Amino acid sequence: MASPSSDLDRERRKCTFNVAELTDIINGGREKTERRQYLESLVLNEPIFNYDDYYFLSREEKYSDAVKKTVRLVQVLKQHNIEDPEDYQTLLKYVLNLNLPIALHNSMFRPTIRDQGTDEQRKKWLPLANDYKIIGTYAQTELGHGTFIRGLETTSTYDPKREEFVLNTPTLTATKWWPGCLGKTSTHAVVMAQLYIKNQCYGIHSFIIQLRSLKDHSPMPGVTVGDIGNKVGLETNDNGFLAMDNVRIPRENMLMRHAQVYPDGTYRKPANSKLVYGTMVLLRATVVSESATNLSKAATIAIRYSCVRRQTEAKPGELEPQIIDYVTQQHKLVPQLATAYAFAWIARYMMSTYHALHADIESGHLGALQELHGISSGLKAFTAEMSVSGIEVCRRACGGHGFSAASGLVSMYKDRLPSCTYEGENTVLYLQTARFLLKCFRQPSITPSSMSYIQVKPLPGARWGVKSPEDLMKPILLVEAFEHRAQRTIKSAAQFLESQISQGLDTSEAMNRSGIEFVRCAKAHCYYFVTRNFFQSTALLKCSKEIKESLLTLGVVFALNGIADNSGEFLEDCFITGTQMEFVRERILYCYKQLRPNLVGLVDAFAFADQSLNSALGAYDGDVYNRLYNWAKRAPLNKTDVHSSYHKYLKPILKSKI
Ligand SMILES: CCCCCCCC/C=C\CCCCCCCCCCC/C=C/C(=O)SCCNC(=O)CCNC(=O)[C@H](O)C(C)(C)COP(=O)(O)OP(=O)(O)OC[C@H]1O[C@@H](n2cnc3c(N)ncnc32)[C@H](O)[C@@H]1OP(=O)(O)O
Ligand SMILES: Cc1cc2nc3c(=O)[nH]c(=O)nc-3n(C[C@H](O)[C@H](O)[C@H](O)COP(=O)(O)OP(=O)(O)OC[C@H]3O[C@@H](n4cnc5c(N)ncnc54)[C@H](O)[C@@H]3O)c2cc1C
Repeated sequence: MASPSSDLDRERRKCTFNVAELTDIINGGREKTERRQYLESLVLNEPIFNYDDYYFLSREEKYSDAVKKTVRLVQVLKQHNIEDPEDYQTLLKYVLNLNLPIALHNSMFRPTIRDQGTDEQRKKWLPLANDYKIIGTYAQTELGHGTFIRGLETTSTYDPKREEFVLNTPTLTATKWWPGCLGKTSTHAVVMAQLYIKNQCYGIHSFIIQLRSLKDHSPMPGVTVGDIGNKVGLETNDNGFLAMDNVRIPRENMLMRHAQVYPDGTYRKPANSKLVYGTMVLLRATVVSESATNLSKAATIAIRYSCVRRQTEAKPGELEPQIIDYVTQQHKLVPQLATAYAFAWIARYMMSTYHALHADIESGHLGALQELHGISSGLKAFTAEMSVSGIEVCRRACGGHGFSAASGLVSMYKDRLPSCTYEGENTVLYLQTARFLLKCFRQPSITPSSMSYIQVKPLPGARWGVKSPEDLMKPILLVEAFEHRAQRTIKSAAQFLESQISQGLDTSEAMNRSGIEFVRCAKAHCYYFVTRNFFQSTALLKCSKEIKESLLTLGVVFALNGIADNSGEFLEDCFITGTQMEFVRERILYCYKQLRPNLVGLVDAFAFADQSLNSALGAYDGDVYNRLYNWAKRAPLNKTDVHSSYHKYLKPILKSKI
């Protein structure tokens, strides 16, 4: 058997480009790489951030370990004056492989105060939150309702005499359920509740509630709070429940940047009722980036392992091939790698679009709200769905060892799975994007330039201009195929809806019956959007010819697999012919061959530290078997040669006479 590390060394020697140059591109420039390395150095050398035996811990131990790491992280952040959210996100992405018990504090609590608080409220709460003197969460979802926000039952009733709000959980189903970091960690929460003034309901607004005493962390009077129990994954996180019984807060605790309640109970409504949903939109944009990072990690583990793992001698006595040389294995992993790169590029687009449109909204251009919602909803759903399924493909591609916790892929899959549900269940979000697409289809005036393609009506009888397999290396033709599919499915969804209405159905029933068509067109739009962005962004890169070639080939793999996996949609209107589909399959194989020497280079370029992958299969040196063996020896069950259950249970039957 060849040595695993020599296998990876050989792979690295074959790579045609400079890996460090590609790392800089992925990070967004040399300076960003240096910043990332600096941040990593602050944390990686600390024993407290060691994850070696993490997979052996129980749920409670995992939570407790995460709290310990959180506190040290906060100290490190303070010690080095690290305040930039981007730095924090870098640390989470590349080093701290966990959903920390301050995840919600930083990702939702602080941004909600920043975006929905008045200047005075920001001045009061943000220094406390920034300094971790209080830890907050975002409590919106209830036992009875998550998707339908307008249906939330928690009430906040204004009492003008005392200038206070009174928070109540009027029914069992009104109990807040799921908020991250709520169960055991948070001292405060932004609670979303129905605002009542003089018996009139004004809809959902946000309120800051103190949950726990700052002296001894015990629940405040009227507050019942706890952990919701074990879940599929996210064991480090104390997703919680919260019930409130006449909890009184000062009037100033309603976040009043957009809507106001004056001391006498006069209400001033927000310029747009959806401004209160703003933090969810930010998190949806963040999920795109998280999806990219995690799929990159999974691809790194599975590709390195597949270069080390050898199986099945082709001819007696010959060295067994590396499993990566089986085209079936390439067909599992190369599309995941291509998707990881496509998502890394769209994540950058999503964040910059978020910041640009958010600035527009802040300056009063509320038209940007629906554009941002339309773009971020679909991309969140699309990237979460493909990332989660891609991680599982990577896990299975590692065979038996992929089932071991030591692979790192098991916990990654379990922890990423809920990204298809939280921040808006994926189907629900696709439906939102579809509504926006259909609006644009009907109203050119509201169509943003990034979506102007919707205005071009697909020509009946249009045909794909691909004449040979070589044509499939032309981005323009690939993008054209996805554009055509998106235009056609949007038009078809609009026609379907109209046909339902013309049959006499009311709007909501017609919308419901059109749901499957809506989701279809939203997915088609997202595939188009991501493919177009990948080729546009890659074309603009200033880099070596070899890197550009590899990236373009990855883009071709992403696009061609998208066509092959959804072939029915392209064949349905004869846009693509059977012969062209054969070209597609042929070219996919050709691209795998082109990329084969660079596969390890392409994953090395993500530059994940071993600690962040926490995988016996995916470490940089490829020393898989020693790692698996040493890890197993440390398993709690192996602490003694004879387990206590032998004395308790086994011994009597083993010793009994037959
Ligand atoms: C040094 C340290 C510094 C730290 C600084 C902080 C920076 C931190 C940065 C990064 C940290 C990264 C860490 C990542 C860690 C990740 C951890 C992940 C934890 C996950 C936490 C999860 C939280 C949650 O899940 S919160 C709860 C989320 N809930 C939902 O998403 C509910 C989904 N439902 C909805 O959004 C809506 O109700 C709806 C979309 C289903 C709409 O329903 P509907 O009934 O139709 O609503 P309606 O009110 O009638 O809407 C009418 C029209 O309004 C449109 N619309 C809806 N929503 C929006 C919107 N948001 N914006 C604009 N427009 C909207 C809707 O489309 C309708 O339009 P139309 O014209 O009528 O079609
Ligand atoms: C790990 C995790 C962390 C979370 N963190 C938080 C948090 O920090 N704060 C917080 O407030 N919440 C949090 N949540 C809650 C989360 O946001 C909701 O679970 C999510 O929005 C989905 O809502 P739901 O549970 O009500 O699902 P449901 O809406 O009940 O979905 C069930 C099914 O119904 C379908 N469905 C529902 N409505 C429609 C519709 N209108 N049209 C078509 N189909 C529909 C869905 O597609 C789905 O298939 C978290 C959830 C999880 C799993």
